[in-house]
Amino acid sequence: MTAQVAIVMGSQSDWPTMRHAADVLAELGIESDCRIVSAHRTPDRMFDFAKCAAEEGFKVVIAGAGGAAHLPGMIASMTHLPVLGVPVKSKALSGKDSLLSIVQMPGGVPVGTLAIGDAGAKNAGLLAAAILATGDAALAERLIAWRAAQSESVAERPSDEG
Ligand SMILES: Nc1c(C(=O)O)ncn1[C@@H]1O[C@H](COP(=O)(O)O)[C@@H](O)[C@H]1O
Repeated sequence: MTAQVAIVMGSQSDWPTMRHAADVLAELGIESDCRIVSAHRTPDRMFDFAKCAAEEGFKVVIAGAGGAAHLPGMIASMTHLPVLGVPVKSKALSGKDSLLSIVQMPGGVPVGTLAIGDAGAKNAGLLAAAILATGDAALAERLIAWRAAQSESVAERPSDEG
C-alpha cells in the first residue's frame, strides 16, 4: 500500500524538526513519504509534487519550511488535499517569519497551520492521523489508545528527578 501522508520540507536542514511528524505517524502505524521540495529552490519539483499528490494516493500533505516559508501555501494552491503547514524555527527570527509566512493565507486557499518547531511537526502528524481516522475505525482505535497512553504517562505531582 502506498503512503497516505506526504511530508515535504524545504531543505534537508528541516528534517530534525519534520522527523517528529514522521515518528508519531509511524507510532500510529501510518506510513509517510518524506521528500525535500522547495518552492524557491526546486520549483519544478514542487509543481510536479503538488499537481500529482492526489493521483499518487496521498490523503494529507504535511509541509514544513522556515524563513520565507512559501512552500505550504504554494502546494495548497495546486491541490485539493488538506495541507498542514509547519513553521520551522529559523535562526534569524526564531520561526516567527515562518509562522507568519504560512498562517496568513488569502481566503479560498487554506493551510492548517501548526505551532513553530518540533511540537508543531508532532501535532501535524497527529492531526493527519485524526483526519485519516475519520474514515478508518482501526486507526481511530489506535489514536484513542495513543492519547490514553499519553494521559497515563503524565504524573499527578512534580518530582525532583524531573
Ligand atoms: N522556506 C523555504 C522554501 C520554500 O518555502 O519553498 N524552500 C526552502 N526554504 C527554507 O529555507 C530554510 C533554510 O534552508 P537551508 O538550511 O537549506 O539554507 C529552511 O528552513 C527551508 O525550509
